[in-house]
Amino acid sequence: MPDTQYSTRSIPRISLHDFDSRIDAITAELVAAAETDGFFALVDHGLSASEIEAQFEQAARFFALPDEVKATVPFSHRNTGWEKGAQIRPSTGRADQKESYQMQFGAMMDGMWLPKDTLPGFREASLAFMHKVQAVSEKLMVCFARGLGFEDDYFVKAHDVTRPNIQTVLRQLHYFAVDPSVPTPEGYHRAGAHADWDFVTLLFQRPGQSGLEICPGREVFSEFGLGDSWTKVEPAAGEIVCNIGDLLMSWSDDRFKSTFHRVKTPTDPAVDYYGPRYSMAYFNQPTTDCVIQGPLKKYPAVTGSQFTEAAMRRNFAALEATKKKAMDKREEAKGGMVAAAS
Ligand SMILES: O=C(O)CCC(=O)C(=O)O
Ligand SMILES: [Fe+2]
Repeated sequence: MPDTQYSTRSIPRISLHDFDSRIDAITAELVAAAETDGFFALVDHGLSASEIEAQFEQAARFFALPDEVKATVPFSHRNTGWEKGAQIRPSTGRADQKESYQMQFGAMMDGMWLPKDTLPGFREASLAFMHKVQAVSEKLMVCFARGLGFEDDYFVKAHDVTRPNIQTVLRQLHYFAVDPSVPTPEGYHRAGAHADWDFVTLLFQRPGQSGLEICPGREVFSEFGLGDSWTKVEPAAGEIVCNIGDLLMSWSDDRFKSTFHRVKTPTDPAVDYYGPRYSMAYFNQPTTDCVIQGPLKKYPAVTGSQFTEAAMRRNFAALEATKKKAMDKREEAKGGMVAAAS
């Protein structure tokens, strides 16, 4: 495995203060960031650091429950629920070292909330937080619509969280603490390199719990950004790190860049963070029936559910290919050993 290359380029910090009167200037900044880095950090977005921390505390309450209880709301194809060590990234072919719980606003959450007395107040607090993050997301949607020449409310309507078929997700993440005295096994990842397949992701991190690395823009020379130049993104209190997802890349005829990122395995006690990491990713996903097509019609029109299904299929095919490659390698190594012994 080649050593990771790092670059220290920073991602743009964009302030949303006085949004209504500054909307043109903010749009210009967001569009420039989306066209180049695909990543940016939002400040003055209206969510306070204590509101964000309060939701991290809700997440910690959830993850502190026994696995048997969390397993009563298991992750499913509806893209909601809890999983532990079960998300395999095509880039690594191995499961991320984490647990996660995904919540949605609509019908996909039927049966996926824990009973009230198991976790009092959790559902109400989480939904209230999700609505606040939605309000920030909608500001981005208005700017991106303007940038692409659509009506202001074009993307907002396609991501209407009051409709039962909305697919938007808040994923709560808990990466397990790592023992620095035990050498890291090869292929271990907190979250393997990937691009998100949503519209735009809003990521919340806790100060001190570092590990996020991004591969800005589409300067990648390998399929999963592996071997390319990575940039560390240190968590800062109150900041929301955003990245363009595959959906917006396609909806903008590839003008805006969906970018690779990962959560690094701690490998060096002198610089890396080994403690537990909590993060929250808000994935803006469209309603199942909205129609997706860029202004230049570079790609055929698809519905929100077709886009989701295709993304899942693509991921699955990439995963199968990775697994096959690993198996062929093992077979080759076996053959080599036999040849050496004979
Ligand atoms: O935990 C993080 O910082 C990143 C999570 C992420 O990229 C994802 O869940 O898609
Ligand atoms: Fe991601």
